[in-house]
Amino acid sequence: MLSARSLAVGHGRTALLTDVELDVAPGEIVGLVGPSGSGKTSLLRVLSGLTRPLAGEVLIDGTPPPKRPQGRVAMLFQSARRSCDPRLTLRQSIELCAPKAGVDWDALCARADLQTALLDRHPHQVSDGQLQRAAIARALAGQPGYLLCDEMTAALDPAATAAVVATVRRAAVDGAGVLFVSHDLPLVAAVADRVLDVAESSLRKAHL
Ligand SMILES: Nc1ncnc2c1ncn2[C@@H]1O[C@H](COP(=O)(O)OP(=O)(O)OP(=O)(O)O)[C@@H](O)[C@H]1O
Repeated sequence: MLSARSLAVGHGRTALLTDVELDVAPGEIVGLVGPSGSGKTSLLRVLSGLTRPLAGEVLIDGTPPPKRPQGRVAMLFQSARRSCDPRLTLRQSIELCAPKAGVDWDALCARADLQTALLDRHPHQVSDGQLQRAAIARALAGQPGYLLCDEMTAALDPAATAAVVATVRRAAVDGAGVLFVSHDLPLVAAVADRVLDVAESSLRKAHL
């Protein structure tokens, strides 16, 4: 279980969210909605260990994660292009996050719905949807327990969105807990098992 307890999230002295209580269970997809600038990305960054909370704690199965919990909590961003090194092929990017034992490329690409023929291309040689699926493959290669998805379909057309959502659903069926942030409320309602709203300082159940 990925949990936030009495979490305060913000920048400098400015708190965006306070008293956040949150639980994401393995295999569960939790939607997270709220106005632009309310702190959703900032919360995800704290949950992933990229930034520190102003107060409170993040727990995995009841204990604080190690200092670099990225292996257990992977973050997926709106722009896969900005999160991929343009100098590396997709295969090289994925290998950086893979366990030393190596990668079962066929199995990984099947899970991420990524054509193996694309692995030796560079980011500029694939579409946004293909690159987002490569980013998912890179995240899954690290065998994370939790996926934090930040507007990951915002730049995609409906077909690419459906493909990406299917991979996220498969990851949840395989046991990953997912926190899915989007401004697309119908999409969140369709994808998530339950939806939380950051419109108030503490997260509360959203009625979509
Ligand atoms: N590193 C930073 N330093 C200072 N302020 C920041 C930093 N990152 C974000 N902010 C500010 O924190 C607020 C919340 O930003 P955040 O990206 O978390 O919101 P959001 O809910 O994800 O918004 P959106 O839905 O538009 O993506 C914004 O006012 C933003 O300008």
